[in-house]
Amino acid sequence: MKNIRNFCIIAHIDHGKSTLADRLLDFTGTVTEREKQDQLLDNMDLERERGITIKSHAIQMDYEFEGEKYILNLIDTPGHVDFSYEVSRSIAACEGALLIVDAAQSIQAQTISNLYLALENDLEIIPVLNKVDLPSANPEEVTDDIVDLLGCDPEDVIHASGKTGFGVDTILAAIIKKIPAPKGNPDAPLKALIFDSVYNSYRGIETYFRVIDGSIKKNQQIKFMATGKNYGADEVGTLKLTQVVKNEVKTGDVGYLITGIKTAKEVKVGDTITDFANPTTERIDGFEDVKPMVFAGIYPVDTEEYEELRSSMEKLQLNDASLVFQPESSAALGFGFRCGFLGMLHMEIIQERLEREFDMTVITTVPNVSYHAFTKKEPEKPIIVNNPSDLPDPSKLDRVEEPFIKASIITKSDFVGQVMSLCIEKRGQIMNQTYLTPERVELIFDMPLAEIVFDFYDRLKTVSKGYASFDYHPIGMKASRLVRVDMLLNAQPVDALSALLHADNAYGIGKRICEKLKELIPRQQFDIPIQAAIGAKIIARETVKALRKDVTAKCYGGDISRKRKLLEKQKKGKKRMRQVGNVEIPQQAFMAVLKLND
Ligand SMILES: Nc1nc2c(ncn2[C@@H]2O[C@H](COP(=O)(O)OP(=O)(O)OP(=O)(O)O)[C@@H](O)[C@H]2O)c(=O)[nH]1
Repeated sequence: MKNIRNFCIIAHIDHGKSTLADRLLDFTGTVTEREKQDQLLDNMDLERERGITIKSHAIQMDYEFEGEKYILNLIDTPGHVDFSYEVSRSIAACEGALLIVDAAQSIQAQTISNLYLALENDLEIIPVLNKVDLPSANPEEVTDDIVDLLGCDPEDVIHASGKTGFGVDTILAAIIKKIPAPKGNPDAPLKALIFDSVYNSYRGIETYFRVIDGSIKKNQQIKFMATGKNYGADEVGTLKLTQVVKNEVKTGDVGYLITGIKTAKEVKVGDTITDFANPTTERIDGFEDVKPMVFAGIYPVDTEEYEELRSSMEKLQLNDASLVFQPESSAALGFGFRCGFLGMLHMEIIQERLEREFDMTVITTVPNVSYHAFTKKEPEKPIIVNNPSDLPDPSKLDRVEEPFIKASIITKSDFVGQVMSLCIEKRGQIMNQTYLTPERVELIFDMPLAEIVFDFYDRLKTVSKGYASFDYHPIGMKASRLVRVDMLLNAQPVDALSALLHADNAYGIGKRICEKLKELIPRQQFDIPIQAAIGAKIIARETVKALRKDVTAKCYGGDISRKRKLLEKQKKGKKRMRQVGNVEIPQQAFMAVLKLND
């Protein structure tokens, strides 16, 4: 146990975590030349294409240092806020963390939020100034920022480059010297923390764990404490580049477990594994059920594909326990599902996976957060509103509450004014303002989550010219004035276009949605009135004028290939259209409310 080191890498997104992890694997000989592949740890296609780490993974390295052999377990963590719960669990499985800071970008919002998580878990922090090879690197200044943040000595900050490999040996030495060996009692009953799980279609769920006390053996009867279920440990082992089967994974070590479980829902990240016959009395604290934050409808473009969509979503859920869905129907779109996501990125990923892995073409409706509505009749009992159509009639409504978040935004002092006005426009309330350095400011706002869902990220980037980073965590429900804005096309309400909006914004946004829909809805043989309404009251109106000319008309004269191209283009465009009454609505229209500023 004294020669084990468990550590993670924490960083703001794109500061070079995965690249540096690859260098550590090279340097310790964990990966041979032949196995070398960029971004080795991001082994899902989608992860590699988007260049982000979606799920955390662990890998074990052997390293000899000053004549002694060490086992170094690296736990990689995802960088995006949508997956921050997974970061917190990976951190809880470690004794130390490399805190990576980009030498050009310096400290950003997630550097700080992840650092706090690490400090809460009493982790030893090793600061690494990364990307020192960049011409735009600013090593002295950024080192000062890190020193100010951590209260460490400038000499403690390791200069490194994941690209060139510079500094990697110094990092490994620091891991061994500074990070404490795991504690824990080998003779106590088994206590292990689940920090991740992965779905494998052949072997079922692979559970990744860190043993705190005792050990986990092949064929042992084990129990998951949060779910109360017990299983046989069919296979246990450690995680090298591939899995290494073992008879036992001991105190302090990190490993994987296969139990024949087939659905991701049964394995909860943060749960404690113990021995069935001789369980531990205390489970590892901090376990949370992850709750979806954003809800939207997903409908098949072709109504006949409903059953296929259901089975695709069920399969997706097997390997993504954070996806929740239930059937819903819409007068406009027919049968589909109301789905819950961890955030907007998660929603995009699910939509993309449905299309790539299951070959479905789907329409996603306007996302909203989950509100609590209270009726006059039962003013204490919340009705959970995940769908605009669930909002009770205004005459019956006593009050509505909406989820709030605490947002941390780090920006350059030049942009404080613009960032503040954006946050205030988004109904934010400033709670704190701290100068991290003379040029960099951290602003803390309490804000409604709903305002983040709509275009906040993009607006923040624009007003700060890219120099602002953002992180948040939920702080509970607060009273709100909510209305449902319905959209009518050709005098027909299209329920899938309804949006839940704050009363103060409803008129302005309703008008902008009408304008946006006018741009997006293709012209047809007749005029299409577009109206926004609150209850029976029309608050805005636009018209899509009737089409006069045939699109192919101007190509007569024999250029058949051009004509075919045009027709094909039209056909392609149709792929993501939905006929509602006699109006064709493209997918972008369902997202219009999110893109009002484009
Ligand atoms: N010049 C230079 N570029 C680097 C270095 N390390 C990483 N990069 C580049 O920075 C970008 C982000 O690197 P990643 O390793 O994917 O960053 P990450 O922090 O793992 O990102 P997420 O997994 O999305 O959180 C990539 O384009 C890398 O090629 C470095 O030391 N020097």
